Amino acid sequence: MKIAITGTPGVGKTTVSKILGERLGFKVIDITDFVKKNKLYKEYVEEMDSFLIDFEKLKKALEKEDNVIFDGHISHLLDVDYTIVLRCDPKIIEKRLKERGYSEKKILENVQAEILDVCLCESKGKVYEIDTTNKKPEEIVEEIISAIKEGKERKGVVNWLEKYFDYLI
Ligand SMILES: Nc1ncnc2c1ncn2[C@@H]1O[C@H](COP(=O)(O)OP(=O)(O)OP(=O)(O)O)[C@@H](O)[C@H]1O
Repeated sequence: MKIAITGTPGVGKTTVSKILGERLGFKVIDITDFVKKNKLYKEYVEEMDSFLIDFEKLKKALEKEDNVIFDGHISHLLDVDYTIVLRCDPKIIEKRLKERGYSEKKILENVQAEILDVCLCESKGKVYEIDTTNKKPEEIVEEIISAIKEGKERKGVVNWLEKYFDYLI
C-alpha cells in the first residue's frame, strides 16, 4: 500500500509520517529530500526558494515502492492508494513557519495555500482529511490508522476562508 501524507508546509506531515511509519512498519520517504538527493528536478527557482520537480522522473523512481508513506506537500500528486490531507489552523502554521525562519513572503504564501484548501483540491482518489489543530501527533496517527482500516473517505472538514479572509487581500 502507498500512502501520501500531504498538507501545507508546517502542518505536521513529517511528525505524523514518522509515527505512522513506525506503527505500520512502513518505510517513510520525505519527497523533498528524495527529489534533491536524486536530482529529480528540472531547475531551482531562486525567487520561490524551491525546486521545479520533474514529476515523470519522480513517479518512475517511486513506482516500485510498496508499503510506503510519501511525506511531502506534493505527495498527493503521486500514484498512491490513499491520500491523507492534514489541515491546521493557519495561525498555528504561521507561528511554526516563523519559528523555522521562513521569509514573510514564503510564510504568507503557505498560509494562503492553507486557507484556500490547495492540497485538498488537488488530491484525487481515496482522500481522508483531518483537522490536526490542537491534536497530539499520536491522536492524529490513530485516526489515520482507523480511517484506512475502514476505507473511510472525508473532505470538507475545515473552512478557514471566513475567519482568515484578511490574509488573502
Ligand atoms: N500535532 C502537533 N502538535 C504540536 N506540534 C506539532 C504537531 N505536529 C507537528 N508539530 C510541530 O510543528 C512543526 C512542523 O512539523 P513538521 O515538520 O512535521 O511539519 P511538515 O508539514 O512536515 O513541514 P514541512 O512540509 O515544511 O516539512 C514542528 O516543530 C513540529 O514539532
